[in-house]
Amino acid sequence: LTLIAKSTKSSRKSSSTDIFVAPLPPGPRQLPIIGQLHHLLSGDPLPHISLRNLSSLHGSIILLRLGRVNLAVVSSREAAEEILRTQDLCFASRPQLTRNRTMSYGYNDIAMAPYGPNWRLLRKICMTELLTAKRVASFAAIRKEAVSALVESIAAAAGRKEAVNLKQKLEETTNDIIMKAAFSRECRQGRKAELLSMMRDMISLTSGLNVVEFFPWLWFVDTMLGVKGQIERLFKRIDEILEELIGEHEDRLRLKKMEGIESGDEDLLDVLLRARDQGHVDQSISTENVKAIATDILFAGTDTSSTTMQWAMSELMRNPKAMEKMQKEIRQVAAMGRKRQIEEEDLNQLDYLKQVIKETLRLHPSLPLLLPRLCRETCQVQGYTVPAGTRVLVNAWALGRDSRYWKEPERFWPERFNEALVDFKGANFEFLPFGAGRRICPGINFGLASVELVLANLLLCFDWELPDGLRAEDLDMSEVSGSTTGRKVDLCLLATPYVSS
Ligand code: HEM
Repeated sequence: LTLIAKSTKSSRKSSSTDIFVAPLPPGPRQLPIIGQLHHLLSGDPLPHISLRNLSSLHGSIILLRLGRVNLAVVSSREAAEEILRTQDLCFASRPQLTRNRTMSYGYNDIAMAPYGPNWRLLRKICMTELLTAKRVASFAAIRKEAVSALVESIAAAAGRKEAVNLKQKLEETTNDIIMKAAFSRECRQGRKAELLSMMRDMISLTSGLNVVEFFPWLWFVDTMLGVKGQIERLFKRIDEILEELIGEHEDRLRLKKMEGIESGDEDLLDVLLRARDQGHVDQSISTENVKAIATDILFAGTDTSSTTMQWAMSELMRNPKAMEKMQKEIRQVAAMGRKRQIEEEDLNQLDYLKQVIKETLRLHPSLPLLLPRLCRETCQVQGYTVPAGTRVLVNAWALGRDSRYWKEPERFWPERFNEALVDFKGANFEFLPFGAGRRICPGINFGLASVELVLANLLLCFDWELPDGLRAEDLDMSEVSGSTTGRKVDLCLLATPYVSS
């Protein structure tokens, strides 16, 4: 398996004229036509585990031939750094997955878009206007209201001595926050519920392993199975709702302009419409782009955060000492400020909370394989040739549990982050819950603001117990893979309201 390759972007200091023979990355035995697909299908049902198992046999960069597609999987700090930093430009694109075409408005969004001027403009708007720290802070009241509603509904369940399904509650809370931040008051209850349930159906149709991606000649399968029709029907209705929301936002803005009223606090859709109407130097964004980005935000911003909260609560239930330490820290801060709820301004005093969240993201990154990258031109990584067109997955889950980088990697031990300067901002390649490089998650601030505030208040306001005499060590921690990697079994807990002395 060797290939004569001309390296253009190699970090190995080869000049663009060097011709050398570099092998392709190793991989398991392949079969005719299907290549190595059987290794994936017969392995662990969770792709990040099955790929980690293959990597431990064949190396920290492996290449799988799946039908017509080359898939490289990376699971060492050094290889991840080459892909996401040294040669980031070469890997800054995304493969165009068939089932994602419709909902991303023909890849006119941010998350699924190929690298190019359109993506660069949308990403710039995202980083400089849409998801800035200032914008995220402007949604503080929305988060506060959502947390109060959550605490109230848990208190009601506690009064009835009922176990609380935290999966359900936390999903409702994060959905509520994202919907209000995106569409503010225009998002009525019925419409919100419809939009969310359609999004959920769309996610289950578009996520997971789809063989049509690997065998393009099987294009008719999606039509035969009715998947194509279902995606189109859902898309049509989601698009109608987004059109209605845009129409209502435009009417409101027109009215304000006529009355000479300052636009005031903008929601995310307002920001996108303003970016569309202002235009940019010899480039503009279309209404399609606006709808595609709104969809990205709904898809990317809900399950990621709520899954993280559920894993944090699960780990704390299994580690009573960490739970006690965290509650003590939170309750002290609340007592000092004579507060019944932790507010955003208190969060910077909660060091242990931040360590707990980091440790949760290390063990349970909600996107364990990040989002797939596409190699734009043949290049060399760690001495191997990665051909142009190869899809690349970085196994963030495997990196986070690798004993080469972490002491006692399977242990939940938030204190490991006490001294260490390891952070998730994309500079430590053994810890990549948000990815790194040009395509690093632009929603880190948005996501963390909700995760921190919600967790702090769940632990301030309640003491938690497992129902039915379940012991901490018996809590099922199995994962299930969907839009994110969440808990297989819903987390149901008994809450007792905490009364401060
Ligand atoms: C705990 C919460 C979150 C986690 C763990 C998370 C994780 C990730 C990861 C791993 C990626 C792929 C990065 C890569 O390819 O290197 C990503 C991309 C993305 N995320 Fe997040 N995310 C979270 C919250 C959010 C939120 C709240 C938003 C929006 C409000 C958001 C918007 C996006 C977008 C638009 C992309 C695509 C970026 C691009 O392709 O340029 N995320 N996220």
